[in-house]
Amino acid sequence: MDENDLGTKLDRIVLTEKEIRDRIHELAAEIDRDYADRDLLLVGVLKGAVMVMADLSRALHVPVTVDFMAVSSYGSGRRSSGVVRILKDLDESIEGRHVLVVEDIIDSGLTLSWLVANLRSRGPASVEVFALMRKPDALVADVDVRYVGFDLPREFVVGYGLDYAERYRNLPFVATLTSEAYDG
Ligand SMILES: O=P(O)(O)OC[C@H]1O[C@H](OP(=O)(O)OP(=O)(O)O)[C@H](O)[C@@H]1O
Ligand code: HPA
Ligand SMILES: [Mg+2]
Repeated sequence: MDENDLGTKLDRIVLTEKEIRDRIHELAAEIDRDYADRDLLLVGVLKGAVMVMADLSRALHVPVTVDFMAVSSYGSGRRSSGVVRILKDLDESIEGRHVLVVEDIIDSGLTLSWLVANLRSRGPASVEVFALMRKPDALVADVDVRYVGFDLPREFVVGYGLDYAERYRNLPFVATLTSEAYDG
């Protein structure tokens, strides 16, 4: 799919490929400064954070290691169930490590507040959060986010890792959907 021809299922572009790329590079420069003398572990939250993890990790100059967790609170729908399940845990211990959780989006905040508490209980040196997108109006759980790419209005978006019923993750940009996309 193409930024100039959205077809019948994509409604409106919310973030272009260039906006995403430029913002990730800005935040990567901040992270480079903040973690200059630290051993940084990036923890990506599958599946949504795959794109941002690939691009952020390559924009960083500090040495990093990378691990992934899979948790699910949305299932295939458009609402968070609030119940978080670990589908895949980290491969390594994070004891004594500086952890940066890499998320695509914070919507209700339920996934992340649960995840940060879970990681803090494992004895890391620090836990901070990077989120490419955040919906401030949707937050029901309090989360302290160190690096935020974009604050978005409260509407469902897809692309750049984000899905609706597992589709649209591979769009290089972020967009809203038309009612036709929700109908089938
Ligand atoms: O702030 P919240 O309301 O909790 O929503 C944010 C979470 O929801 C999405 O994941 P999802 O559970 O859909 O899994 P996915 O990444 O595999 O799509 C997204 O990637 C975040 O992890
Ligand atoms: O707006 C969204 N789109 C896709 N997945 C999501 N998970 C939380 N919010 C969203
Ligand atoms: Mg999802």
